[in-house]
Amino acid sequence: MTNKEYINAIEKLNLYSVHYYVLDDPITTDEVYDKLYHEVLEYEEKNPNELLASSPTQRVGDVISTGFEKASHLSRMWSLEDIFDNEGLQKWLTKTYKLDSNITFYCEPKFDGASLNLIYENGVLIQGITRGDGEVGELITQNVKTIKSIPLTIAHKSRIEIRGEIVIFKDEFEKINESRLKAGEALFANPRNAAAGSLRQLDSSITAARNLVFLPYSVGENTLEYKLLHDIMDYIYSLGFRKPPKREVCKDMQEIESIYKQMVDERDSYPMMLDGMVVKVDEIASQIDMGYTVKVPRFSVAYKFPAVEKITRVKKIVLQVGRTGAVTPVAQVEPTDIDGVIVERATLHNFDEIDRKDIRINDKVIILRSGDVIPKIVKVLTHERSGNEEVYKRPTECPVCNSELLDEGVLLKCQNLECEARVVNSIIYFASKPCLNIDGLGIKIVEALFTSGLVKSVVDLFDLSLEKLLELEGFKEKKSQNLLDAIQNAKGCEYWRFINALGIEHIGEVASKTLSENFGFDFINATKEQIVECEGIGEEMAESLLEFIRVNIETILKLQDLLEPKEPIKREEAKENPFKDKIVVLTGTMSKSRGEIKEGLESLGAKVSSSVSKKTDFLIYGEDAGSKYDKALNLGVKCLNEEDMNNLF
Ligand SMILES: NC(=O)c1ccc[n+]([C@@H]2O[C@H](COP(=O)([O-])OP(=O)(O)OC[C@H]3O[C@@H](n4cnc5c(N)ncnc54)[C@H](O)[C@@H]3O)[C@@H](O)[C@H]2O)c1
Ligand SMILES: [Zn+2]
Repeated sequence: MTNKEYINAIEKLNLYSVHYYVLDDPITTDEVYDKLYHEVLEYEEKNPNELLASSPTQRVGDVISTGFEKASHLSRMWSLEDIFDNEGLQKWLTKTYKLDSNITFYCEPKFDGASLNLIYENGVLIQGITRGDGEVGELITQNVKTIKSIPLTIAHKSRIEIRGEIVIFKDEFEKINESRLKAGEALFANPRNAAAGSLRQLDSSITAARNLVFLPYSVGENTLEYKLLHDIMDYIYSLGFRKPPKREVCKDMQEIESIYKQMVDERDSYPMMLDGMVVKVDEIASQIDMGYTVKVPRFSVAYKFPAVEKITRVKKIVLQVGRTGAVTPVAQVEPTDIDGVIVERATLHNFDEIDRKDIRINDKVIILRSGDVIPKIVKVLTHERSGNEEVYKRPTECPVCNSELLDEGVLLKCQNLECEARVVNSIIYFASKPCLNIDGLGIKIVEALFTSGLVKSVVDLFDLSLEKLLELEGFKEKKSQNLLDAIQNAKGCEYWRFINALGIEHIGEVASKTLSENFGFDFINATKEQIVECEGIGEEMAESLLEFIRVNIETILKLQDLLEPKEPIKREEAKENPFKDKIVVLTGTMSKSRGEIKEGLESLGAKVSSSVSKKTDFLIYGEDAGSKYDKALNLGVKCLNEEDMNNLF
């Protein structure tokens, strides 16, 4: 490294840190950061005269953001030296044993979250402060008080600082991102950023909603007289704080390595993310003797785990069609080893997510693989684009059957009833209770019919014969005959059931009834204008219906011939008259029953409503009309008695 490279490296690290600590939206992986950091450290060791004050090796990492009031810690907070392998551990142990050879080690997980200092006085939580620059941090007491694992009072009366990490559990993180995805909000890159971001909210109610968890790992100022760190920690847990999933006192390197290996193996089963194991000298007196560098304690080290985030490149975006016809994009990335597994694919959630993250072919991206979770792209490194990136065009055709896709922004769906990717589901839905109610067409049977090749589409159901069925494994005579009878019984069904059975996106039982009543067999010819005029049917439903008809028209006609559904009596369009499309309210006693008058008005195309509002066109009143009449007068609604009404017919 030259001096110029050294200066550049420092600038880069400081830029990474702002994105990481202040914006909670890192633009590189920890691995890349750590590698560069160690190059800088090495350069400084060799060239101590050239050391710059702005170097990240000279201060605790956080940069303080401006939104919060600041507060001082009672005693300083620190960072940790990190090591990555046995060689690093040996070096650290040699260095540490030189300071004091008569020591043991306390090992516990290194939680990947945000550090927090809690100050209790007279047993009451008085301040919560982020680590900040180690001396001064952000005062976030209000937010901290919303975190359930932080006791507001403790049975320890003298002043004490309790330090720990704020994390979000992995399942909670998934939940938050799922709901952000639904709401069209940007996703958090990882649980660490989600935890840090949630902790530093100006609105405490957001923090409260995020289910953060506090895991203590040490004390700052205190009056405790324990001689060993692990006894201090036991005391802290006894005050009502949460224990880590694993901790152990070790006497030598072998024991440290063994517990490290266990933690690496078990890390996926822990509810929180860990990025390493912290090894600390257990004897408090030795800790005090060893002291600190400008940045880290000499009595402690972070033994990092293999990274779960790597940088790779998007080669291609391929499509998967699910059982319901939903099309989801998957990124093919340059094969990358993440903790021993070669990752070649990463989920992209949905097409909106591609747009929102602006993921392009050839983009450098950060992928995360943790546990059994499918690897995902957490971040596009847009600042590293070279100009060779290609914007991804959303597909318009199903990759399986080539038919036109329904595109609703977030959702892309193949609506082709006969598409191989969704046909099993189409048939099961077709046969279900609110549809054609065909007994015996459950998932197992439909899959058997499909894999045998007997049934490739819904239409083929009507071609089945006893002979053909008996050739299939497990199809006995009685069962087969019952199935054939059930299919025959579906013939002559009500027309709305027929529409519903098609499984059109957004068109359920109610909409099927509406379409059936309004258009009858003609629903396949209805225009968008006509469709949206029907009560309860909006744009999105109309679009979906039209796209479905376009793709499936032949199948619909074939099925209609086969099933011979009953043609419904269409609701007649009312002739022009003063009540057509008007909102009418009835009140008081009239010569005919309320129901009869309502029916008469409805046949003229009026909507009869039960309460008077500004939108009401007519109030029709009989004897003893009460408050509705007064309200109508007040609002200037036209009031008619029964005779006036009859005169208008
Ligand atoms: N990706 C990026 O762009 C980027 C940028 C800056 C820093 N970073 C990452 O941050 C790290 C440096 O940050 P740092 O200086 O805050 O150090 P650190 O986070 O690696 O270690 C110190 C911190 O570990 C936490 N910790 C968790 N469990 C602990 C335990 N059991 N005992 C003691 N402490 C525990 C504490 O909050 C403590 O402040 C780097 O290793 C790097 O990976 C990444
Ligand atoms: Zn398809």
